[in-house]
Amino acid sequence: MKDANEAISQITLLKQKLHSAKVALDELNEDRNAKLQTLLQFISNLSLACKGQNLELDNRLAKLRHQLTTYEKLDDALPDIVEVERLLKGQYHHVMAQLEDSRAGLGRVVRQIQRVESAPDKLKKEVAYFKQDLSKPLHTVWEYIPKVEKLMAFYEEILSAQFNSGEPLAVLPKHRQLAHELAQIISEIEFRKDQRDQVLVIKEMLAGEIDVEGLMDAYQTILSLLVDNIAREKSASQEFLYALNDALSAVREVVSDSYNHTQRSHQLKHQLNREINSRVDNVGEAIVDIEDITTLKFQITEQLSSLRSALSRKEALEQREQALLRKSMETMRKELNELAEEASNYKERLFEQQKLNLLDTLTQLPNRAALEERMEQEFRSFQRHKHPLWVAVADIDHFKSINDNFGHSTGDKTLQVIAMALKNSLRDTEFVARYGGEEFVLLIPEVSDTDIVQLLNRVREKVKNIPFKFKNQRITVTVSIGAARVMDNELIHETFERADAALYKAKHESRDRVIIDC
Ligand SMILES: Nc1nc2c(ncn2[C@@H]2O[C@H](COP(=O)(O)OP(=O)(O)OP(=O)(O)O)[C@@H](O)[C@H]2O)c(=O)[nH]1
Repeated sequence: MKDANEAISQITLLKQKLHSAKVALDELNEDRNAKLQTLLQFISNLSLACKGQNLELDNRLAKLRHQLTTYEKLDDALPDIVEVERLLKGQYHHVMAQLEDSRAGLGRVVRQIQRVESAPDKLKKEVAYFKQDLSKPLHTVWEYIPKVEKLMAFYEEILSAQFNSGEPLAVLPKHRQLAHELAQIISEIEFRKDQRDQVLVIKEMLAGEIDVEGLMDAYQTILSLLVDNIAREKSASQEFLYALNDALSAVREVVSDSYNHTQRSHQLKHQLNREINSRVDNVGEAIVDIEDITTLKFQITEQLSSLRSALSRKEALEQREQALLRKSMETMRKELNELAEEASNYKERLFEQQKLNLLDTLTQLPNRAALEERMEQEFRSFQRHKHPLWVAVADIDHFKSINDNFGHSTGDKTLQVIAMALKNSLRDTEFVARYGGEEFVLLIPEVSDTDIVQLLNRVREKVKNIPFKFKNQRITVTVSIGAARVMDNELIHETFERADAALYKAKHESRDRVIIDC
């Protein structure tokens, strides 16, 4: 009877162990479900962020989202996650290739502008300069937009030159060629649904009897539509990158968490648990049914050894699973880390580009876009505090002759040196931007009417005293400056107009002088 008691207490112990194993398994399942939920949320976010970027990617993510709701094991989702990752990488290269195509497209438009014989000489030079600038690769859509805007400005200039000439605008074979090329370009571009009617009208016009004004309008309309599309693409791509980066951080967290908690194969373990349960039941039955102690002893020994074997198989299975899981998790974690790094590099480049977009590449001074921003900011502060605020426009005198006599690159260097001199002659609270060509705009707050003349003359003298030496020739370069103070009930752009008019006066009063509009 002692043996039977021992067997019973062993069985009770086993039952307890089994119970705690079941509880632990339930906890694991709960934990796994929570992880799966986070992963699912990540897939949903990723799916939303990627929507419309790539159809295959859309479908893959939708499939992954659907499948994950029924997955028992995270491992089964791995091939799909890896596939999504492959598509994401492909998408990145696709965007890059698209940017390169856009650059080629811009190049084509530049060549077309160069064929417009009636374009003013100054513009032709600027276009040539622009073409040179375009030879550098574009990295993001941010770079693309200002270039398209610049092209539009060229067209506008051609248009106004033609109107101002007052000559009848005869349709030349070149115009027909331009119309043909525009029609070809339109057929290669995918326009949005709401733009198609407008494009259709242009297409019909281009196919019929064209006139020069209509042709110019058509170019301008198509360019506006493209700029609009690019602006939308810009914000979409930015949103995509942010979302992708967030999503990647989320999945990385899930993966490292899951890595620490062992995930077990549910089905196989269920089977083993059943076997263990039935062995325990068998022992229980044996105790009830068998009266002969020797048979009981034999039965119990046999059942216990089966139990031991089932338990050790279960342990081996768990170890195997753990090793496999660790390996796949490690691979996944590595790949995800790489992808996260790629996305954050991309984001960094985007920020860099944003910064670059506010700087003039030649002089490293803030450019026109940055000036607009700063003007608004200074104007708001002027409206709040009513302190004096000055807008000054400075223009290098006879700059064309520097280009003509010493070459364009000497002209460029001159611009760089003068830009530095202007910057260094101002205080931190004052601001100077390259407005375009050889023209600079200064914003000067908190300086009185009497002091401004002195300040701007000091700036003018500073430029004049730069010891330029071109081809061994000592050259003095001067600037003319026009300035105006923002008045009550005036918009800052109106002040700018007055400063520009003052500059015009300075130019006509033999240059190298400061004129204040008051
Ligand atoms: N080298 C160089 N030249 C430029 C750049 N941008 C504009 N220019 C040139 O600057 C010159 C400006 O000439 P104009 O507008 O006739 O004026 P200007 O010769 O300075 O004469 P005034 O302003 O009347 O004193 C043109 O020849 C442009 O081609 C640039 O980035 N680099």
